[in-house]
Amino acid sequence: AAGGTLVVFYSRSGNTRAAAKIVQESLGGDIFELKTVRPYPADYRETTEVARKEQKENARPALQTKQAPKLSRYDSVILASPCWWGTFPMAFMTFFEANDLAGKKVAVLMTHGGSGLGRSEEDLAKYCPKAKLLKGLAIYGGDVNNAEEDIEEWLRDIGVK
Ligand SMILES: Cc1cc2nc3c(=O)[nH]c(=O)nc-3n(C[C@H](O)[C@H](O)[C@H](O)COP(=O)(O)O)c2cc1C
Repeated sequence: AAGGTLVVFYSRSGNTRAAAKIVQESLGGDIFELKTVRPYPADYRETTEVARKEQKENARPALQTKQAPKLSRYDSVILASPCWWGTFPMAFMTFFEANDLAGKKVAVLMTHGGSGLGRSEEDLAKYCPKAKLLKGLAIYGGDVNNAEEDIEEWLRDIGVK
């Protein structure tokens, strides 16, 4: 039977990984990391340029594994992502097209440098129109290691805990 929550995350520099781990440890479910086949440059500025181009071109960066294992067994999915140019990195769009989130409860946990959730929820609604969107949480990137209480409160608030 379906139940439980899957945490799907992407992280380039570790902030979102830390936040995703807090969620997973709190809920006790599984975690699935999106890894791009082609790594982004080590340099931050260069990465922002590559990412901007990918967004502009509506690219679908290839993922090492694009299907989340046993997705059908989960009834909710937390999407933990850095904010890249106002929304998810395009690797999430690759993920959304390869995984059917219809009927599942989904929520965004976005780490950011000032943009908050940006356009992520609108984009999620567009790419996964049949998912049931729950309220998202934005965490400033530098605050992830002090975010445990906020994350716990949010998980209870949206009813996955
Ligand atoms: C390519 C790129 C684009 C970014 N664009 C934004 C942005 O539009 N708004 C924002 O608030 N932060 C932006 N940031 C900052 C990241 O969202 C922030 O540092 C995040 O916590 C990084 O997560 P990570 O350590 O899991 O990779 C950007 C960072 C990168 C690398």
